[in-house]
Amino acid sequence: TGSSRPQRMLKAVQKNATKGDPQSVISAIDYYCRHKEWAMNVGDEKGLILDSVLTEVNPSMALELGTYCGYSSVRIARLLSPNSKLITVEFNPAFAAIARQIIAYAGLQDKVTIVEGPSADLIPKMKERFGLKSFDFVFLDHWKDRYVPDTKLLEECGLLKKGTVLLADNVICPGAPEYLKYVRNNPRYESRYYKSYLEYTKAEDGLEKSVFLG
Ligand SMILES: CCc1ncnc2c1ncn2[C@@H]1O[C@H](/C=C/CNC(=O)c2cc(-c3ccc(F)cc3)cc(O)c2O)[C@@H](O)[C@H]1O
Ligand SMILES: [Mg+2]
Repeated sequence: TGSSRPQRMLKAVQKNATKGDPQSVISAIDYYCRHKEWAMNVGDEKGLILDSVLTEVNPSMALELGTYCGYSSVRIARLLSPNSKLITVEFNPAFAAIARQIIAYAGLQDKVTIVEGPSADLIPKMKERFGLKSFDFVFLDHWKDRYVPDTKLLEECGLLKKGTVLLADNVICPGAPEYLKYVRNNPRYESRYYKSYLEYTKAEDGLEKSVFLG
């Protein structure tokens, strides 16, 4: 059988990027997905917003829901301070395997832990498994109808603290209307929309940044 899109993305990284250079991995994926084969990475335009929010928050413990091929894991981990960590959740083993190789190619394997399984099963186990109190930053980029239940679960598990920043991809395209309603009408969140473009296209999309107020 032929290769998969994630496998072709990994090949493009191995061919065009420099081992241990995260920026070259990001550029190789963006080039491939813009000129050869579209894929659902957060991409270069929304990626710049992700970068700026990360630089502002400078998280010690970051969580990503929906690793896919690891593009945003590399974007996030490359900006983390020493001793800071990213935990990224992915339930498709084939995607997780590709992501592990792309993250390792970027030289970021010591900062990123990929946990395989459904987010709803893994979130309640985070504290005991990783000995952490709470997350400073959460990037939501998995199935869009899971944004609200998983945000509620993070609250219930005491994994959010005053000031934790949630950043959600695709709130316009494909859209996460229930999530926007949840965080925008909720006194426990201070929300703001960052207008941008759907990765590698001219369509509108954007990121919603929501600060948990405790
Ligand atoms: C069960 C909870 C749960 N637990 C653990 N892992 C989970 C999970 N639910 C999902 N995953 C994994 O996350 C990734 C899915 C991500 C889903 N993302 C989009 O659908 C999307 C679509 C477009 C777009 C497509 C077509 C268009 F025309 C326009 C836009 C653009 C985007 O940026 C997008 O993120 C995969 O790796 C899943 O295995
Ligand atoms: Mg996305």
